[in-house]
Amino acid sequence: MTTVSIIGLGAIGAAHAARIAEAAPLTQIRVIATEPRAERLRAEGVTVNGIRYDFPVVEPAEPVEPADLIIVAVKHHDLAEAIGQLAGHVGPQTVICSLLNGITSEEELSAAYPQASVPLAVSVGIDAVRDADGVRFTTVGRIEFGDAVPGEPSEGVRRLDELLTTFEIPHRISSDAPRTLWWKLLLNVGANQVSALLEAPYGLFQSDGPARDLMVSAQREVVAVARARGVNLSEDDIDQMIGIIGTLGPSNYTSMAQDALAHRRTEVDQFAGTVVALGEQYGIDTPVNRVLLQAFEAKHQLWGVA
Ligand SMILES: NC(=O)C1=CN([C@@H]2O[C@H](COP(=O)(O)OP(=O)(O)OC[C@H]3O[C@@H](n4cnc5c(N)ncnc54)[C@H](OP(=O)(O)O)[C@@H]3O)[C@@H](O)[C@H]2O)C=CC1
Ligand SMILES: CC(C)(CO)C(=O)C(=O)O
Repeated sequence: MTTVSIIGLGAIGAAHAARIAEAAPLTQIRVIATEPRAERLRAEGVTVNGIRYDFPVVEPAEPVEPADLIIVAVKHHDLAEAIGQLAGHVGPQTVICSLLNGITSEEELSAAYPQASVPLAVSVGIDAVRDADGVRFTTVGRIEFGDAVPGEPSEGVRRLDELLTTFEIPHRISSDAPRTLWWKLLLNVGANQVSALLEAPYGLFQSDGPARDLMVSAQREVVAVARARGVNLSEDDIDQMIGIIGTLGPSNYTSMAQDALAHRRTEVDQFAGTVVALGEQYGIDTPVNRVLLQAFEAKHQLWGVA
């Protein structure tokens, strides 16, 4: 029996868990959580697109067989804690698939678990939203993944391909996964940050106007920094993003806008924080991201989540 452990049963984690449960009902799914989150998940389950799922919840210290696949779907500021909590689920055959945005989570996971395979992965085109009624999404998008060093797909990448095929999760093997991570960063630096600043759904970005212009200004700084680092992003990638945003539910929100609306800590450190730091390293001005970073640091202070 295939075993899948999931840490982070929020918008994106629950969407993928539900997909696996529907497509491959014999899969043993285990949700890793500590109290009081574990008790809440046992009592309330999780509702995805109106259907309630009661996945088995295991605490980190409970002995378990290593998982075939671990899906990591926490926010980046919870990653260090989550890494410590999934230790019992990792074996030499385990593939760890991080769906986090940002460009560092796989490095952090493979440093902690060198015995496992940790392909570079991104979740593209999903529009999952989590609120008091549970999680809903109109499209699960696809997972794009590949090796840190481009070449023939490694054993881990091939295993992830097989697992996602079994789970009927749309996916694609990237021939240049480091670029794919940067491409996703480009999307998030624009869409997530500006939608969070404006507390606006995808609809506002689906036609020309000041919101889209601000998004593109933030993205141009990513292109400049990426190119200084040797990553080949261009204006064409920004045009492609605008096309992707056009496919998402107009009244759904990016993950960072959901955090802003709920006054939760955002992932600004992973987005503007990365662009500003690398801009300083390469001598490139990043004024738009600098303002975004300061704005969200101020919001964090205001919300008491700094
Ligand atoms: N939403 C989206 O459409 C997309 C999101 N992403 C990325 O995916 C990642 C997750 O985003 P998203 O799903 O939106 O985030 P959510 O905030 O909706 O979900 C995160 C979940 O992680 C749980 N969690 C936090 N720490 C732990 C822990 N130590 N153990 C177990 N569970 C934990 C939280 O539980 P609790 O609520 O109890 O605190 C919450 O349910 C982010 O990096 C985001 O940028 C990527 C693509 C699309
Ligand atoms: C691309 C986008 C905006 C939705 O898939 C995302 O990654 C997020 O909401 O974090």
